[in-house]
Parts: sequence; structure tokens; C-alpha cells
Amino acid sequence: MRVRFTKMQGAGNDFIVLDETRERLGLSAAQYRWLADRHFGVGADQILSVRAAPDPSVDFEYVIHNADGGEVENCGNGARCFVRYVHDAGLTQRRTVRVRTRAGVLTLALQDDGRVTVDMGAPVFEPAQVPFVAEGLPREPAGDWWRWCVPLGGADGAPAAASDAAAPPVGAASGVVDGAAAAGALCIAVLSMGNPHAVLRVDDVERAPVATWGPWLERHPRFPRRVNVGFLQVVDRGHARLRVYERGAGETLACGTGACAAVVAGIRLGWFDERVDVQLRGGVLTIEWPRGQGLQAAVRMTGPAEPVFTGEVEIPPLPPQHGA
Ligand SMILES: N[C@H](CCC[C@H](N)C(=O)O)C(=O)O
Repeated sequence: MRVRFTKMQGAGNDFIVLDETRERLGLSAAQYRWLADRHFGVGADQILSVRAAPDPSVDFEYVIHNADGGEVENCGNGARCFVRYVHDAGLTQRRTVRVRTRAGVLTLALQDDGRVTVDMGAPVFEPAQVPFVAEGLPREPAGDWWRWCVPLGGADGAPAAASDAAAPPVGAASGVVDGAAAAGALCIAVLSMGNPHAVLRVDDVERAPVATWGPWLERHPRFPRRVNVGFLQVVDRGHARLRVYERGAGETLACGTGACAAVVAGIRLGWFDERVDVQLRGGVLTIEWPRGQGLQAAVRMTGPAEPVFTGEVEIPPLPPQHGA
């Protein structure tokens, strides 16, 4: 199947954009994996499919697939690239667009400087909606706030709790700071931005255990739909550094929903004011969460969205398990 695509990136998180407004391509998970493959296909963290509005209350629908072929609920950097795409492709003249994703409706606004601001909606803390299996975990004094504190064992930092026995050692060199030293546990904030996130605090993102704790947490049984894992360094009350090991994609240069989740966690835990510039490996995202308006306040994200190139590619027919 010959397909035209546009390659885009938002703070280094890169996407293949497919225009399905006139007809659906009907791609399989194996074909999404092939497209995202950086050696045998085009290469990207996610694939964004732009579709006609499913109902008159929105302008478009967009569907997101991870590099592993799995469809996901939401993508912050992808949302910014989406609105830049539909504007550049002449699919709309509006600079503010409402789009339906699997997570709900997002409002996207193209700014004069080329950056895009996205109303990402409110964070969700209820474990069942993340989803996160909280059974057997101590309830935080704050009430409905879940911070999963993985009890750590011996000197190597391996966890003591049998239920989490497979965790890799956290070790003193990893720079993990939230709870590990004092309580002998590694405390992880768990919330949803339409997609699931686990956020742990480190004192230096460059030393964070991304390659070990990232995959271990992504597939931990307490996350039945897996999870995106953020490693957050608090620079000051208005600045952060972040690395994210993404569900279905591994470590990316930036994760928009991950930046939102990290800032929301930090604001709620008293580490940040209501507006934070987040330095990720691929660029800076500005996240605002007016916490004073309550937990239901919407999170706003502003950041870059750039086209890179357009192309055509012949997608081969593939067996369902190809690349799985
Ligand atoms: N890996 C994410 C989807 C992409 C999110 C990220 N690229 C963003 O910018 O929010 C997930 O499985 O939920």
C-alpha cells in the first residue's frame, strides 16, 4: 500500500502523520510497527492519524499509535504537531482547533510564534482510572493522592517487598531522592493525563536509572495497561528537568503528557509553583496547572511543533506478529 506521510517533531518527540480525512488506510498493528521502525521503515516514536470529525462538536479526530503498534489514549507533543499539520495542510483556517482523541476532547491553539498551546484537561488521580492496582499500599495522608512507595531492601537498593521483588537495584549512584534515603522506599507518584504516568524524583536526571527502572515500571503488574515513567529533577520552583521512558516507545527525547504529569505531581507535592519550564532532552515545554482552582483544573502545555519532511512509502503486507 503506497502511503503519503509527513514527518514532524515536537521537542524531539517524532511522529509520522497520516492524513486519513478522506479515506481510512486500515493499517494493522504490524504495519504501524513497520512504519515506526528506524531501520526497516520510516522511523518515529508514534504515528498520528488525522481523521474527519466524528461529530459536529469537534473539528477533527486523531488517533495515536506507539512504535510498538499499540493504540494509546493521548499524546501531548503529538497534539501540537497535529494542529500545526492541519493548519499547514489547509485542512482548517482556524488557529484554535478542537480535536477528539481516545482520552476526550483537546483544544489546541497555534500561537503567532509558531508554538502551540494545548488544554490537556484535568489530571486524574483515582487509581482505577489510571489504571493502577493500589491494593495493599498505604494510603497517603493527603487522602485520595496515591504515591506508591516501593520498600527497598539491602544496600543495593533492591526492594524488600515480595510483591515488588523484581525491581532492579536503585543504588546510591542513581540519584533517586524521593523517599529512598529516609524511609527505605522509592516513592512514585501515579496519575493519568488521559494516559497513565508514574513519576519519580531524582537529584540528577543524567544519573537517573532510566534504563533499568523505566522498563521495570512500564510493565509492572500494578499497571495493567502499562505506564509511562518520568524521572523528574526539581531545579527550582519554576524549572525542572525530565527524562521519560515511554510506554510502547522506550526513552524519547520528550513526552508532553509526561511533562504535564511530572509538573502536576510536583505542584501537588509542594515542589513547584503553578507554571514550570520543563527541560527535556529534545527541548523545553511550559506547563501550567492553576492548582488553586482545585484538582479539576485543566493543565496547559505550550511548546514547539515542526514539520521535518514529507514522503511516500510502500507499506508491505505483513503477518500480524511482524515486529511484535
Ligand atoms: N507513549 C505514550 C503515548 C505518547 C505520549 C507522548 N509522546 C506525549 O507527547 O505525550 C503512551 O503510551 O501513553
